[in-house]
Amino acid sequence: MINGQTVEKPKTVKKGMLDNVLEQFNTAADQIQLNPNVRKILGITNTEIIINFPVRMDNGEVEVFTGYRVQHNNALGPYKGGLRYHPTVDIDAARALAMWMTWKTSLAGLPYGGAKGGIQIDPSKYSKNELERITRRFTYALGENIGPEHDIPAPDVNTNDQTMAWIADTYMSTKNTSERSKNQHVVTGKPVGSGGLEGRDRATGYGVFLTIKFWAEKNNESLEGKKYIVQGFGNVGYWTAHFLEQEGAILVGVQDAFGSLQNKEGIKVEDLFNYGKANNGSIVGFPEAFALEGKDFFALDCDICIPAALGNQITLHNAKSIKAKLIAEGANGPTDVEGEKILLQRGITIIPDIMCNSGGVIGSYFEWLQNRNGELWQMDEILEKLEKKLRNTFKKVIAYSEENEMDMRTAAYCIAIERIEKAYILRGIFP
Ligand SMILES: NC(=O)C1=CN([C@@H]2O[C@H](COP(=O)(O)OP(=O)(O)OC[C@H]3O[C@@H](n4cnc5c(N)ncnc54)[C@H](O)[C@@H]3O)[C@@H](O)[C@H]2O)C=CC1
Ligand SMILES: O=C(O)CCC(=O)C(=O)O
Repeated sequence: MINGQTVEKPKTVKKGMLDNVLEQFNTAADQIQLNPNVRKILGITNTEIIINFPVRMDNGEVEVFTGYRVQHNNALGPYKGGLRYHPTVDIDAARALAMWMTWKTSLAGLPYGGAKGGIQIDPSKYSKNELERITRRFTYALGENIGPEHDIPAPDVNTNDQTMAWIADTYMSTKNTSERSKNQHVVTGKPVGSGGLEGRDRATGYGVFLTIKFWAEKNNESLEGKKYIVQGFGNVGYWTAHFLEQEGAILVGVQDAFGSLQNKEGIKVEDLFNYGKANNGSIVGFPEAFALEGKDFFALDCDICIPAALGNQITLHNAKSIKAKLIAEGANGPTDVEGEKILLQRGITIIPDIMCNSGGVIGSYFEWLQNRNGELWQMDEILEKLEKKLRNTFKKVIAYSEENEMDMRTAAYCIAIERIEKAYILRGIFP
């Protein structure tokens, strides 16, 4: 709403994640009667960078790739958010994902704003050497649009610690020799041993697991014997399942980009992980589970459903068939607005993405601090700090939702947006 009117995206663009994030924002902004000037600012992105850049392939041919970096808001600190390599990356996806980062960092109480980006590419079609050249060329083209005190990328879908190491190395090589080491925190999610943080690899999944555990504690339930399904068996899906299994929960269904599996008796997480590693990252053909039609995945019988892949997976079309009583959003934007309405009407609880998967960016914050202060932190203290931070956020969101009789997503948005509004008002810009 701008001066009483709902903020809308340009009419020509197809409906997708951006519609969802704007609708979620408008709902919360109405609830808190957000200052109209702040509403205007937050309803649109600050900066949008689109770069077409050429790279020579292994066969000598040149291909031109399109890369994006969208910086939504930096009222609370430098822009922060991942880089995704996927065919679905476009300007709208980057806008939506950048907005989610702003709410996520604010809710977590971090000194960051929100950004997101990536390259429109199917990385499975390229060799490791090609991906390295693509990443380095993209970094070089981004130039000073990223920086350790300005905009700090991190891993997302199909990027990892190796990708971050290439970015850090390329960015640092553009600096004078004496300045190079001061720029290591231009990215987080780097390999341990090259500025990375112990535990950043598992931080997102650990956070997803913790929010599920907090929910169980609140309801006086145990995770022992609880059945769960996971969509996406990459960084977030695998680590979430790893920690849930340690707590006695049973994985009964899993889906990745290649196929779906089920086993009512349980799928052993580490066995599946090792199988995937030896099978080009695909779960298909895992001998101790049964293949399943992709369309039947979300209807599997279970207590907890963890979408940990892409956006817009739980929609009008499958929300009615979901059996789980808890959805823990490991992915960004996995539930669209229509799907969410159905789930809430059916009494299903949703732990919203901006809280559920915030362990990743909290881990990134620790890495950034470690690099900035020239420190090396230990795994146990990192996981302890992460748990403390997330528990605090969880309590705040529950209390807000109960006091104001609203779902957890709207409560989380209200808290996040109020913090940004306060920052603008304290600066004295708006009455
Ligand atoms: N890596 C991180 O630290 C964080 C990631 N996230 C979000 O979590 C989600 C997953 O990210 P990562 O695990 O890092 O990515 P990843 O690249 O490590 O794994 C992605 C997984 O999703 C699967 N997948 C892709 N397309 C699919 C489809 N159409 N249907 C079913 N499965 C599909 C892939 O096969 C893979 O198993 C994304 O939404 C990302 O934005 C959120 C917070 C932090
Ligand atoms: O670790 C980060 O900085 C951001 C990770 C990310 O992209 C996300 O939380 O969606």
